[in-house]
Amino acid sequence: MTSSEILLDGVSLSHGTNRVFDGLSLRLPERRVALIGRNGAGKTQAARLIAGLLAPDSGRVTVHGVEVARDRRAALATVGILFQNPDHQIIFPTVEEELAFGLRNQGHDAASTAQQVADMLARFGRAGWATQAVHELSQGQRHLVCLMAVLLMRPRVIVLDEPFAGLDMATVLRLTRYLEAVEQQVIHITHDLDAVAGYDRAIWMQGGAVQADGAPGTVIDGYRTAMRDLGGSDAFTDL
Ligand SMILES: Nc1ncnc2c1ncn2[C@@H]1O[C@H](COP(=O)(O)OP(=O)(O)OP(=O)(O)O)[C@@H](O)[C@H]1O
Repeated sequence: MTSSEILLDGVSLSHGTNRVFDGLSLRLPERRVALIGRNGAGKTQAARLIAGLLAPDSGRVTVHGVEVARDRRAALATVGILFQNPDHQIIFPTVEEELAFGLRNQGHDAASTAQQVADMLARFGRAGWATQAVHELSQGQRHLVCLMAVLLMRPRVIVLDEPFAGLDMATVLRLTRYLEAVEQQVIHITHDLDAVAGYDRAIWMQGGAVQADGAPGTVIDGYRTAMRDLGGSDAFTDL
């Protein structure tokens, strides 16, 4: 049976002299996992490891049985990632071309691809966007295009790095409902603590390590308290 877990096993990672992880281990079998923590805590680097976009210096990362940094073809079918910045993701001039690209790569024919793209646009009330030039959309709208592209690929795991940044409230609510309904495992990095309060598990990262891990209610409460204490202090040394 194929494993349906994400495993980080003794992962170390440095960028030059900057040690990001030093033997980080995590086992994530839950369907909805939130990664929270302060700026620079290591959330995005963890996301990139899980997506196989970065290889650890030592240790192993496997996602549903796939060693994602080594087996890139299997990794692409296994993990979809939504980047913090949509402009790191978008390649094509129009929305429909952007959304069609991954499906065509997966072997869907032109008619099936066009239908799936049209259905996805309609689901988010954006049917009119098909021939829209991507560069004429706002940043939040481009973010939504990227999310639709990831959802269309139907990977087994979806990694979301601040997916709601810059989106208006109605769109956020619609996305939240949609994400609640998807069957995939979701790893959600966010500073919007309310968005992940109902998740199965929350992990608070700090300095490349796990500061707290467990039920979101408890972990988020602890994080909020610590952040209020830090924010209320005038000492900038720990910011
Ligand atoms: N290309 C890079 N070169 C050197 N250091 C890097 C690089 N990318 C990230 N880092 C370092 O890795 C650490 C973790 O960064 P990461 O982007 O994962 O933080 P984060 O928790 O996602 O923060 P944020 O909430 O601000 O997005 C930081 O100390 C950062 O300086």
